[in-house]
Amino acid sequence: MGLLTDLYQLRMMQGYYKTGKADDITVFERFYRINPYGSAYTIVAGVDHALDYLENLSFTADDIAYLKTLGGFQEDFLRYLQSFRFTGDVYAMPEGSVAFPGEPLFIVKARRIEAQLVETALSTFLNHESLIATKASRVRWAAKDDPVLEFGLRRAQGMDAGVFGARAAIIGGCDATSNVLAGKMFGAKVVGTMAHSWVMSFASEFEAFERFIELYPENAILVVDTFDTLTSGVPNAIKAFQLAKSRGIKLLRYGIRLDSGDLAYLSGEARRMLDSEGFTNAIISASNDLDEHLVQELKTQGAKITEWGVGTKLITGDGCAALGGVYKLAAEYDKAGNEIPKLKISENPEKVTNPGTKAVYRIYDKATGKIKVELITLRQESLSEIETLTVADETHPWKKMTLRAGSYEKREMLSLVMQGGRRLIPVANLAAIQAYTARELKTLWDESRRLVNPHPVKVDLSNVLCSLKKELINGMHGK
Ligand SMILES: Nc1ncnc2c1ncn2[C@@H]1O[C@H](COP(=O)(O)OP(=O)(O)OP(=O)(O)O)[C@@H](O)[C@H]1O
Ligand SMILES: O=P(O)(O)OC[C@H]1O[C@H](OP(=O)(O)OP(=O)(O)O)[C@H](O)[C@@H]1O
Ligand SMILES: O=C(O)c1cccnc1
Repeated sequence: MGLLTDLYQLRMMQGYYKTGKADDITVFERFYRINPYGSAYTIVAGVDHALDYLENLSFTADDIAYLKTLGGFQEDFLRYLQSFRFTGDVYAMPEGSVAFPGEPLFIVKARRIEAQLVETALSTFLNHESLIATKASRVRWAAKDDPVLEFGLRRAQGMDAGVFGARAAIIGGCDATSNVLAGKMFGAKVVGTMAHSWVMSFASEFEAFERFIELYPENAILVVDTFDTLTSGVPNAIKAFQLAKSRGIKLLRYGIRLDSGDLAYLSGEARRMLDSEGFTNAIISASNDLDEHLVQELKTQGAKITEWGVGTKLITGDGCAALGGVYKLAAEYDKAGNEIPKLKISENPEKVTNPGTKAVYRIYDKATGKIKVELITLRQESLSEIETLTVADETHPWKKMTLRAGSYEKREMLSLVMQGGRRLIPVANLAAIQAYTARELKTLWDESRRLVNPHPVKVDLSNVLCSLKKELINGMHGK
């Protein structure tokens, strides 16, 4: 995976190697500036993938031979790459956490040469997977308690997007995926109905249904829109269910899938037809370019859909082409081991970074368990719970929130997950991450979960961090 990077990282690495900067200890942090889809939060996903990458990072002889063909790389640097390993530390939020703009989510403390290389791949994994997990969490919100199935592999922007996207979709709240490779790799639950080609492969729609039920009585969802949903598909499905019943076949999970037309109207009619023949527990699943807005809209229209298949718009993160998470130098250490905070100044005030190695405290309202505010501090600050906590807005300092001691609970969000290049946490279990995400989402007020114009969650900087930032900005202007 050594070459999974942008060329400029390797050019800078060689520069650090040549100028004696390679071994300086640096701290880089990843954060997002804007939540995707107009959401009030982002689900952190891709942490496991990122740690796996860091732990196994190296250059093969073949990789190095290729770099040589590019020109510009010198023999001693290429030799150094032969034994390159990532040996740094990582602090990260648990995968599946809800996170907010500006918060460090994943901090790399490593030799400069190592920390520089990994920027690109870390961004690739964390940006993509967080984007899809966040989308899935929105579909989950819209679908309420109904099962949501991820159907997107065929429409994903490439294999990795399909496979890791399916994993992220499960984290965000999908119940299962049609993606078999994701099932094998991550233990995701896999499900499948049938395509129109199955129906078209038999002399009649009824025969196609009959054969399918014979083969899969434990899970027979029949696609009913190949010819005409209400005059052919649903009546044939009912006939096939009746035949199975008369033959003593026990149908466990059974029902229909609607894949075109007016899904509210068709599901209502189909429900009526199925119920009148006693198939009251038949599943009515629907697919066809669904997303969180359509699911919500169909529910508002009273659609009788009990299961949602969501493909294209979920796996491609429709509505937000990419999550713009970034990786910025926050600090470095001098030879004596003193931390020197670093800040990147910008024409755009929103792009001025926060200096120093930081901690993120989540402050919960004790009575409800909901998030009150997020507080970014310098890591060496300690937040005592005894005191009354006053949190002020960085840009509008008169906007203050005072939290009485005992009325809130705090949680430090970042923990050491990799030390000296070795992960300290086991490979995460997907079902456990999904359950954690569901709990995380419950810590948001409903006002912050709604799909349109959600209420933003406050993220503030501690006074100490704010002062340091101002001091560094003033110092830079002085220069
Ligand atoms: N009741 C509804 N309200 C809002 N949108 C709906 C409703 N029913 C279906 N849709 C959505 O409208 C879009 C168009 O669906 P429709 O089946 O009419 O066209 P189509 O996708 O071109 O059909 P086909 O798949 O047969 O080519 C789809 O995204 C579908 O999910
Ligand atoms: O609509 P999406 O959210 O992307 O969900 C996945 C779609 O993939 C399939 O369609 P496709 O036309 O590819 O194949 P089919 O013959 O099985 O319908 C399926 O029927 C869904 O419509
Ligand atoms: O199993 C299904 O119904 C399915 C799988 C992939 C894409 N569309 C539908």
